[in-house]
Amino acid sequence: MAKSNSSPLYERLEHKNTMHKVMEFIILFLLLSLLVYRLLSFSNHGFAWLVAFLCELWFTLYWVITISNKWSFVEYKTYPDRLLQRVAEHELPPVDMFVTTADSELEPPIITLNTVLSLLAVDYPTDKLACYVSDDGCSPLTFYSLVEASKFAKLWVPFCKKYNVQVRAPFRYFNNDAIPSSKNSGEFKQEWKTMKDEYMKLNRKIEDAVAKSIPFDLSEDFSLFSNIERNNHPTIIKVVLDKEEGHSNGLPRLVYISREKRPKHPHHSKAGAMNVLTRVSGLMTNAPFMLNVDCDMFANNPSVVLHAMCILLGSNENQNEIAFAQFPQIFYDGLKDDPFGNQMAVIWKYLGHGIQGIQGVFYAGTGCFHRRQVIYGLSPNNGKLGNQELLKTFGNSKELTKSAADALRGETKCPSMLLKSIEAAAYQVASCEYEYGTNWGRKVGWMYGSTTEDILTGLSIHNRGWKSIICTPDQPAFLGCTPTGGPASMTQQKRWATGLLEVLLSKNCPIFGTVFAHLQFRQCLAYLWIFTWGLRSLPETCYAALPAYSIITNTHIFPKGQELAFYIPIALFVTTNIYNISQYIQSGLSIRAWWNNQKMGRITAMSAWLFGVFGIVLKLSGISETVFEVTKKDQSSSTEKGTEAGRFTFDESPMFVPPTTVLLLHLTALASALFGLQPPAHDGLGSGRLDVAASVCLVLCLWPFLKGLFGSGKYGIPLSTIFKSAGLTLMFCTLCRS
Ligand SMILES: O=c1ccn([C@@H]2O[C@H](COP(=O)(O)OP(=O)(O)O[C@H]3O[C@H](CO)[C@@H](O)[C@H](O)[C@H]3O)[C@@H](O)[C@H]2O)c(=O)[nH]1
Ligand SMILES: [Mn+2]
Repeated sequence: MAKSNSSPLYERLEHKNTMHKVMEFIILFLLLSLLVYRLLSFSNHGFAWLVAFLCELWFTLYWVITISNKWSFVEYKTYPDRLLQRVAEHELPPVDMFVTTADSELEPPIITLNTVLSLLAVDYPTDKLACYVSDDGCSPLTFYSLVEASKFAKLWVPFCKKYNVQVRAPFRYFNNDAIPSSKNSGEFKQEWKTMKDEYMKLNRKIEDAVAKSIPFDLSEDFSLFSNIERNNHPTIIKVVLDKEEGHSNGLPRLVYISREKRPKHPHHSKAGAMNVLTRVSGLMTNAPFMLNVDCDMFANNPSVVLHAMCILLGSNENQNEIAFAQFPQIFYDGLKDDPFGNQMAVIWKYLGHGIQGIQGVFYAGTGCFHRRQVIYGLSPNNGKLGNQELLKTFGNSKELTKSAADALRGETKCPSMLLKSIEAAAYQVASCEYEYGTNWGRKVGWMYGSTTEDILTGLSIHNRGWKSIICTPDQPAFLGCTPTGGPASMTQQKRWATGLLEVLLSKNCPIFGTVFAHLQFRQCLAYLWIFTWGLRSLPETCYAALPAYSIITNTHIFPKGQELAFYIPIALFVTTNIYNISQYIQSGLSIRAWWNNQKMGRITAMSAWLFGVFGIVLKLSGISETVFEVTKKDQSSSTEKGTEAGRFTFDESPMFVPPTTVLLLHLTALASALFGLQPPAHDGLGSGRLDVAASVCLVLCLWPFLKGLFGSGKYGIPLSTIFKSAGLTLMFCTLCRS
């Protein structure tokens, strides 16, 4: 029976942030003043003035949305202790945990293995947990690693629990150089040493396997992988850890799944993999809650599941309204001061918690606990599905329809796990033809049609009127890798920009969600904010070219010294930067981190996001499809620690052409001003101090590129890119002057 305890499992804390709000309105006022100034002086100026006006109009609208997103800052605090007081351990609901990996080279098996170990070791009754690993790379190495990890887990999990180890991904635990101190018991020291030795052995085994081409004896299990092509192979499902007959072995279940792939069948990247995981787990364990993480996102806080359950089982709001609990994405070994501007700490803090005050945080693809019912298409106050409908929705497997019906009815009892009895069904639901004629990817499961399946899936949930909650325990729940280096970040940002635009320009556009479904208006604005990331590249790039244009043609784009309006851009510049810097400082970050983010914000918009837009244009015109390019994961950036670690790197990618061009343009413009090469001014005024100041600012923002012009190897911009940019610069200058 549930124990009695009425203190709430979580608390909702609202923050006023009055100072921020005041500054937000000052900025808005200044933006509007600038627009009014443009309108009033329209007749004296030409085309460039119009471009400036349109860009500023965009910035203003965007600012209005930003204000709305940040307005209602709400935080949630969770109390796992109270949960354990209230609910007996054996009454806690089962949770299925999903890990996705797709490429054993870009995602080294040792990383995936650590993530899996950290999940197997969380503080939660082990017989309520099952871990499913989806391997889209169909790699014997990944499978081998899991098998070896499961052997190590038999030592590791009891060790973690016995000594209440805080970080349960062994590579982190043993990496911290922390040797047991004299305060620790002799027994602990002994076991610690054994554990470290065992982990080192495991590590070596995996390294050896990676080094050799035929890594290990192809015994029966591994023979399945011989002669396999990544994109053309049958399903492989292997139960790596199962319950031993009758009694628990103290470990959660562990299952390896590589779904069927055939060249002619679209596999829908990660969304497809998630749907196979959902179905296979539906047959095997059918837990009412599902956690999903990327292969690099290990559980860094042993109570993650309890924290999530506080929210999902919580009582002070209508629990049935909360669809998912999302933990923020935080990265380990992040370089100091975020040189590549991709740690997103301030975005998570101010936007994550701001949107929390509306309908709830976005689903971010990893570190999220979902309700199976919601993933199965349930709405907050839904009717029941008929049998026919179930078949149409979930497909032709009787076993799956039955388990889905159970899940939708809220029955949580676990079906028997023995693979034998459900083997055929599991293979059936993992086949590549299974989804034809069903609602998978359209109404149930992870949604298809975008390389940012996470945001799209979250949107489809919010559309139905569900809410979501961002959960931020003091000890970060999950930690993962973020790309270091220019090309890798750019590829990731481009994929996001394209994926987000794919949703904006489809029938899933959030505006329809507000008009025809249950998406709240301000939540719709929040989605528009993120879906238009890619589009921001257009005004940003145009606006960045304007000061160069005005200097080269000796006109002005910003008000001149003798006008009162001269002070508007200055005030805008000063307040915006103070506002931004204050947010960085309040998030515990440095001014340098702010500056790096500022720089990278401009660079990303002109490169990756711009190419995200091109990608969409190519897709819409039917020339090419968008693809999910997996991000490379490094276990630690320590390989390149030292002075060079944060230095921007380049490759031949065309993405680097636009920022290089903008840089060359500004250098040309500044040189022409410096050496008096500007043509005579038509209006007798010529370009002004603000135009030059803006130009200098842009050169500073593009500093990594300026260094790249003179760098060599991967630190240098390739000559071909420089030539292309020089050509474009020349073209631009000629056009300006004609
Ligand atoms: O065909 C595929 C492609 C990718 N993945 C997995 O998807 C995850 C995310 O891929 P990654 O390359 O790490 O992308 P990121 O840009 O780092 O991921 C962010 O953005 C993605 C798209 O928005 C989300 O899916 C992720 O959860 C989110 O962390 C990884 O575990 C991959 O193994 C697959 O399983 N199958
Ligand atoms: Mn990732």
